Amino acid sequence: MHTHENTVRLMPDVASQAQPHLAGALDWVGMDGIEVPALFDAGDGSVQRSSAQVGAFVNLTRPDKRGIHMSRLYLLVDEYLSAKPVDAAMLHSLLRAFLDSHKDLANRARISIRFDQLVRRAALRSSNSGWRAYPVSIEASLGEEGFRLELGTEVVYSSTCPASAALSRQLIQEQFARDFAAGQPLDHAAVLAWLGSEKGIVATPHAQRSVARLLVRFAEDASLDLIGLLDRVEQALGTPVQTAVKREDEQAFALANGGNLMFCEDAARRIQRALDADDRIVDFHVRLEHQESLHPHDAVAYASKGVAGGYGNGSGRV
Ligand SMILES: Nc1nc2c(ncn2[C@@H]2O[C@H](COP(=O)(O)OP(=O)(O)OP(=O)(O)O)[C@@H](O)[C@H]2O)c(=O)[nH]1
Repeated sequence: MHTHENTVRLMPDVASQAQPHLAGALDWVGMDGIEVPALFDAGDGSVQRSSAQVGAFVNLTRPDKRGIHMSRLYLLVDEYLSAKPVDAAMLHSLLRAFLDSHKDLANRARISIRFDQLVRRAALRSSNSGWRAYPVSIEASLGEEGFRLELGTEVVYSSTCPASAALSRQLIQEQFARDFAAGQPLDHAAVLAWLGSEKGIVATPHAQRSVARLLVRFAEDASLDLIGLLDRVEQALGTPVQTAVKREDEQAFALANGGNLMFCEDAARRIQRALDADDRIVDFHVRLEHQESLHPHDAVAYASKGVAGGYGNGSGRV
C-alpha cells in the first residue's frame, strides 16, 4: 500500500519544472471566479454569509519557471474566507500569505471578491421594511507600493428632472389662469377642489430610475465600511429606491422627489461633496447614469475626488 508521501512523490510536478521553451515574466497569474461562501459584516453587528466569486492572483517574476502553484492560492482563499469576515486586515494578511506561498516566484498579489450585500431597508413612513441587494466588488493588492484596497458598488435612486418640473409648473399656472379669471375673488373651496383634480396637475415632470456606480479607495488603516458608504451616498442623493411600499410610503416618496429635483450633474456633485468630506477615503470615481424617460439614451456624469489638481481627470474608471 502506498503512503500519501509515496503517492505524491510519484506524481510529476509540471508547474515547478524549468520552462523548457518559452521564458518570460508575467504580470498576473491565478484563478478567477472561485466559488466560495464568504463572511461579511452585515452592518448591524451580525455576520452575513454570501455566495462570492473570487479572483486570486500573483505575478510570476521568474521567466524560467513554468507556472505558479494555483492550489496554494485556492486553499488560502478557502481558509481565510471561511474563518472570518472580509475586512482590510484580513485581506492584507491573506495577500501576504499568497506571497509567502510563492517565495522567489512573486512579489505582487491581488484578490477580487464579488458578492451581493443584502441590507434590510426601512420604509419611508410605514413600519414595514424590505431587502436591497447591493452588488459589491472588492479589490485588494499588495506589492512594492504597499497594500491597496478598493471597493466598487452601486446605488439605485430616483431623479426627477428640474427642467421638466419648471415647464410643468408653467403649464399648471396657465391652466389656473384659464380656470380662475383674473380680478375675480377666489373661492377657497373651488381652488381646493381644483388642486385635487387632474386639472391641478395638467403636466407632470419626468423622473427616471438612476444608478450611481462607485469606486472608492480607502486609506491604508481605514476599515471596510460598506454599509456606512451606502448610507452616506443614499442620504446625499435623497431618493434611493424603496423596498416595501404602502400608500403612505409612496406619498412620502412623491414628496421627497418633489423636493429633490436633480440633473445627473447635481447627483454627481452631491456624492462628490459627501465622499470628499470623508478622510477615510483617499480617492474615488463615480459614474451617474440617469436612465431617461424623455430620451431613449441616458444622461451621464462622472466625478472624482475634488482635491485641488486632484486625481480626477474624467478617465471614467467606473
Ligand atoms: N500553474 C498552473 N496550474 C494549473 C493551470 N491549470 C490547472 N492547473 C493545475 O493546478 C494544479 C495544482 O497546482 P499546484 O499548486 O502546483 O499543485 P501541487 O504541485 O500539488 O501543490 P504544491 O506541492 O503546493 O506545489 C496542478 O495540477 C495544475 O495542473 C494553469 O494554467 N497553470
